[in-house]
Amino acid sequence: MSKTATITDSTALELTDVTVRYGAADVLQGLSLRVRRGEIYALLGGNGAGKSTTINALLGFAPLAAGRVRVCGIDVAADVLAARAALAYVPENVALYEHLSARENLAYFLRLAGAGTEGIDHALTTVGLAREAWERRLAGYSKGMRQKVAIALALARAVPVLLLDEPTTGLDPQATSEFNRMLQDLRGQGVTIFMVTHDLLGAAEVADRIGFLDRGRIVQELAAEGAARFDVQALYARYASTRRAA
Ligand SMILES: Nc1ncnc2c1ncn2[C@@H]1O[C@H](COP(=O)(O)OP(=O)(O)OP(=O)(O)O)[C@@H](O)[C@H]1O
Repeated sequence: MSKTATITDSTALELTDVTVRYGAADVLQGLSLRVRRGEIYALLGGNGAGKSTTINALLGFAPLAAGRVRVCGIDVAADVLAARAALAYVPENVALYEHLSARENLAYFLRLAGAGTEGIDHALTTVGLAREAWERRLAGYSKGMRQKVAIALALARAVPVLLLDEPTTGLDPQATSEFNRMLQDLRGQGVTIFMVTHDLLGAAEVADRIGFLDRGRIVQELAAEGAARFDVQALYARYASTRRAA
């Protein structure tokens, strides 16, 4: 990636020469990456490659030893709250109120954010949560249903960028393909999606671009369109194994 990449209207996320250091270890080492608005970008990498740290850098939780992070043109170091307002982070295990229903959770969190609640039904419909579940307590929800609620909350807040951490881990194949179709629908509505994942085949199916992270930097990017599945598989195996051998 170019070190001189500049923010344009078409850029949703941009990390430029980012270094994050924990103790003596550079967990991100001059990481540069750019995600366009309305793009699905999947970040793949072995355990410990720095994927979650990249998300933390976007959210302004990782201390930068060098470099710059921008979210929708906002410098995260300069205005972290404005940057976070443009992001919805959906962790692997979504934490919502178990004793509240989907609609009640959304209403609660929207009020907390000072946002209106009129978009709740539309958001729940958009994410494809079955209508009969809307009034049920989350305690009985599957992982896939919880993710839908978390994403519906982002939509109801009209957040332009979703950050997804391992979204399809633990989903069965049907739930995975339903989830991937939903992401593509959201992209069609102009939402930008940045996901970190180990699900390389899922990434190849749903993403516009795939970045391979190895020891804290992007070592290769691939346009998913036209990429053969075995390319993705081979590259993932290669970068995951270089890390382990180091
Ligand atoms: N707050 C922290 N303090 C110290 N070390 C950290 C901290 N956060 C992450 N690390 C270290 O940074 C490295 C990268 O961690 P990170 O969680 O970003 O990797 P990852 O690619 O998300 O891995 P995984 O696929 O296992 O979730 C690891 O060696 C981890 O131990």
